Amino acid sequence: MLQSFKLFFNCNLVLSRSYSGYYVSRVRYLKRLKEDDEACREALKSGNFLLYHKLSPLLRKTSNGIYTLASLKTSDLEHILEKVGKDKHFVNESFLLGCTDKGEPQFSLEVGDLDRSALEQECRGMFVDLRKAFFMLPGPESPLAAKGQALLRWHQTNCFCSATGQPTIRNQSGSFRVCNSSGITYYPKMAPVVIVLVSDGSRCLLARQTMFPLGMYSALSGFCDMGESVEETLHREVAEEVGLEVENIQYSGSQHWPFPQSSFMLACHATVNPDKTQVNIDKAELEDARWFTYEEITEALRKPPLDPRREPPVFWVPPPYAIANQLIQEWANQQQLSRKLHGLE
Ligand SMILES: NC(=O)c1ccc[n+]([C@@H]2O[C@H](COP(=O)([O-])OP(=O)(O)OC[C@H]3O[C@@H](n4cnc5c(N)ncnc54)[C@H](O)[C@@H]3O)[C@@H](O)[C@H]2O)c1
Ligand SMILES: [Mg+2]
Repeated sequence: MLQSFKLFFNCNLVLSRSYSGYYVSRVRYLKRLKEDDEACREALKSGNFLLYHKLSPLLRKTSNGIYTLASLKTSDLEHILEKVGKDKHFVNESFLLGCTDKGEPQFSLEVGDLDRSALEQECRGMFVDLRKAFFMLPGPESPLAAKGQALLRWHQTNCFCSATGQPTIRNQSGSFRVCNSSGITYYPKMAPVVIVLVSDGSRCLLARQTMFPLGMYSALSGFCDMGESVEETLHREVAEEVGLEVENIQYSGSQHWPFPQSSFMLACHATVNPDKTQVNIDKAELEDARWFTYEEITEALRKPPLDPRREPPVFWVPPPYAIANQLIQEWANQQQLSRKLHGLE
């Protein structure tokens, strides 16, 4: 028994060491591609490309009916570009995203100036709005689709220097743009947002904005003001939006969020005094905010992500790719545990 445990332990150690070695070499390779234009140009020759048409990613339906992000090899992409009347050197306009599990470089390319249906036909895929694509793609592909779009959007909206009005020039990987006139270097930006699931011990507080899909409630959120800490933003946003004072802040995780223009979501849990739970909603920000019981939450978590073609149910929570879902899931797990401890389940 002890021996088999040792064997298992040693195997895992070897595996984790080789994995970490692979991870280090992968990130160092990417760092070189980011900084070295010549190395990045070379990598473009054996790249994998995600295509976007006016920021909508190209998806493909597999033989078993699952949608996936379409990834094209350099030679296939060059061939397709030539077929739709574009010079094959257009691949050099791509931006570096990362690399695949096999260590192959990945790029995103905006092809919005080219004929959409001709491209869809040549690529055997379709360009889908990212908000819809999120519902269609398997879990790990959603963040990649989001990153590709975010990088393209940032470059499209940062073509000029805000100090001189002169054009900014990208490096080959797209990790920055520089204004040769002012010397200012611009790096892709995310706006920090705090998202918090507030609990009174037995219920959690969810809210909805008028712009949310019908029936969807989410955790409270808000952009950080200049100079604020995560804790300060969290206290302020909860006070502004629902008039409550929170305590016991616990960090849960983070996520890049491409809407509206690249946010960096910092997710936390917090509690309120169970005797002070009366919400006072800022109607300019929120349409509604309500306390939900454990039973209501577990039922909402069991529902499949909303199918846009179906009637929305009365109450549902954001789907698993949104960090709000993670917070709600964690809260439900913690409630379940404490119910078990108190013999309620
Ligand atoms: N991934 C998730 O699970 C999840 C869940 C909830 C919200 N979000 C995202 O968080 C973002 C912020 O949440 P919110 O709407 O509650 O924020 P919020 O409560 O701060 O209100 C938004 C308003 O803040 C102002 N604002 C201040 N700084 C801004 C900036 N840098 N960019 C844009 N507007 C700014 C604008 O007037 C805007 O209308 C939303 O865009 C939403 O997409 C993500
Ligand atoms: Mg808000």
